[in-house]
Amino acid sequence: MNNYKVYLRVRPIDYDQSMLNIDHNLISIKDPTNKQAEWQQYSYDKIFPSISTQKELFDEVFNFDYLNKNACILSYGQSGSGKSYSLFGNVQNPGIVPLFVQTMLEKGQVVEASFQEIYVDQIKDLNTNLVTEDFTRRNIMLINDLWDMIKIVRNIDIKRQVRTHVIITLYLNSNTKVQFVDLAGSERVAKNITEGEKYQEAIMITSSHQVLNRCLNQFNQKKVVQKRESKLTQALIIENNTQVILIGTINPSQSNYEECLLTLQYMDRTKNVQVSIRNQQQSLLGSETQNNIQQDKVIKKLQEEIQEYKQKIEQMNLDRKKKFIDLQKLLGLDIDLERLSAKNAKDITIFRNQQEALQKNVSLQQQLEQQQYELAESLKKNEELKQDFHQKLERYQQQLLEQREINKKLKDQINMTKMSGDDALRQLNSERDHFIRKLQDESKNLLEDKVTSIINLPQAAQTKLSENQKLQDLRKQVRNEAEKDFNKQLEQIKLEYSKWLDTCKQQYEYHLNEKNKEIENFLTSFKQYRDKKKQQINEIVDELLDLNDIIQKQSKVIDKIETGGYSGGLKSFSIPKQDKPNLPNKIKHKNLFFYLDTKSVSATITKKGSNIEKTIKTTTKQFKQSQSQIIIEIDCNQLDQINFLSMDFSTLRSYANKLRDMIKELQDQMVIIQDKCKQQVAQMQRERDEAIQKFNMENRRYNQNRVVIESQNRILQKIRPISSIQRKS
Ligand SMILES: Nc1ncnc2c1ncn2[C@@H]1O[C@H](COP(=O)(O)OP(=O)(O)OP(=O)(O)O)[C@@H](O)[C@H]1O
Repeated sequence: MNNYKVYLRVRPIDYDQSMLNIDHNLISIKDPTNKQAEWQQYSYDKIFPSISTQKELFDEVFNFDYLNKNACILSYGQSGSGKSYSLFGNVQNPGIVPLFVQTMLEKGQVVEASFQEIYVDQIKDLNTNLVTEDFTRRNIMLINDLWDMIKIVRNIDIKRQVRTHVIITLYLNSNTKVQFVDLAGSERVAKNITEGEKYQEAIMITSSHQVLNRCLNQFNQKKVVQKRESKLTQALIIENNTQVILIGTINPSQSNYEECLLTLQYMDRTKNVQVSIRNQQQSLLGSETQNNIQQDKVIKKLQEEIQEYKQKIEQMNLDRKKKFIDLQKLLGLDIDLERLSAKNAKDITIFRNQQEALQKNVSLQQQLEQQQYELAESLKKNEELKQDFHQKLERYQQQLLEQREINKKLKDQINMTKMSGDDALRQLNSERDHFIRKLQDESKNLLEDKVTSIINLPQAAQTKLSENQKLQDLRKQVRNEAEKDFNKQLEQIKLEYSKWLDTCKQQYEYHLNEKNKEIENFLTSFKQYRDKKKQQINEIVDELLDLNDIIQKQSKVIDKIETGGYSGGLKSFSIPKQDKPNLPNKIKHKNLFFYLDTKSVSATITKKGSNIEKTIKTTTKQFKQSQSQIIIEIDCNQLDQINFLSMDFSTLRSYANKLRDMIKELQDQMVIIQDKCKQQVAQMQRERDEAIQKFNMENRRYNQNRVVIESQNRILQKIRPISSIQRKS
């Protein structure tokens, strides 16, 4: 089996992932912002799609002889892509570390664990929280011991807001080690940098990632692994007999395209043959966009700083040399201290070792101080607790005393109440005895009464029965009378109602007949009037024709006179009798003369035709005005005396209208009277219904009473034999 494996895990996201295409161990990625972009393909030992489970990953990773082989499992990817989730997970979905520990514990393997953090090339033991490379180990007896460790690891990032590499090493009693490395997020620095310290953090992370990449590449090619360049690689067990597994994680949201691509390329490079860091950096930088210009600047700045430090060191070396020379001169020694120091290189090594031991000592001292400090703190806390306890104790004692006092008072009160209670009880007892005696007397009397009443019960029942019978008879009588009364009243109401209806009908019919008569009268007189007017018009037409004849004749006479047609000439002409026109006479032209006499139009006749027209117009106008002003008051009783024939047409029309209105009014009145009659009938019906209801109610009550009486009778009949027995005894 290959000692180096590269796996890719894709984190699930809720939205479109069209920039990715996974086909078994092959993944294709395309720039989502560029439609013309081509798919780039990468292949790995296994790809875990977003639906993959923790167990699937675990089974694949621990598919080697882990009891006889060391292992180093690294998770690499940008922050939030699922590195920690894959390694640790959570209690519901444990990652490969808890799953592995669980398996080991179930197999009875003794498991110890150390865990460290690497931050800016400094290693810290997370067990002791000290910066040291000597790691302490914890015994993992239960899976919860591991979760405690994971909790500490999680808290680092959350509390300090820094990106760190975390290494958990498990030591199995089969003498093998399994190392899990949660690498710091691989995202490019330019996105996040805001302050000086972060520059350094980002640079250190990037450079440690690059060194790791190179080491993995060397390991894959079975070359000597150059681990010294970074604290991270120094801490890793990447040796011949190690199973190394790199789990790359990506968060495939489209905004992370570049980060995903860089992760895929990073993983790919660890497997590629012949890769130099320079090329890696160049390819990295070459593929980065505008954001990386800032990163370049940072690198340049740091390079300048390194140059500066180098110069300083050189200067310091020169100073040291100078000081040596000065010292030599001062001591008057003719010894080459440089050479001497070279000779004493061995001593120097010993000195260095001593120095390192001293440093360790110092760190131990620090540890001791820390522990002493913690001890002092806990002593202080202890003291505080003691004080607190004493204070509480005093308070409790005080409270106890107070409580005792209260108890005593309560006791006294209880005694007092008891005494008064005893008195009250005695009083109550005597009252109760008195009451019982009274009750006994009363009940005795009652009993006696009852006995006598029971003895008299049949008799009483008999009287009750006869009373009931009487009552029943009375009720029947009342009921019959009420029914009779009611029927009589109903009949009377019906009679009155029909009488009233007949009168109403008669009145209505009389009015209707009267009106019909009036209308008929009116119609006959109107007919007569119309015939008379027609006749008058015919007469006038005849008269007019006659007049026309006269005018014709006259004009002929005038013509003849003018033309001298008559004998005697123009001056003394004589008109023959047959030519002479007859003058209009009062008998033949009575209408003409009637108008001439009454309207005295004779004066106006002589005037010109236009004047006559004018006069007719104004007269017509006046007539119309007078017609509209006619207000007629009609007395119905005297309708017969009105002479319709002598009326002019407009007055007659007004009369007709008025009569029509009056008839309508009368009809309306009749409708109102009819409505009133209906209402009265309805009211009477209502009253009748109420009376029936009342009667029914009475009837029901009577029946109920009857039932009660009957049941009482039955009881009495049952009682009678008992009472007779008693009497006998
Ligand atoms: N495969 C997965 N299935 C379900 N949830 C996941 C998966 N991968 C990651 N997550 C969820 O995504 C979130 C971020 O994951 P995680 O903390 O593991 O990222 P990370 O790469 O370790 O980030 P950082 O470097 O900041 O620690 C978590 O809430 C985690 O539960």
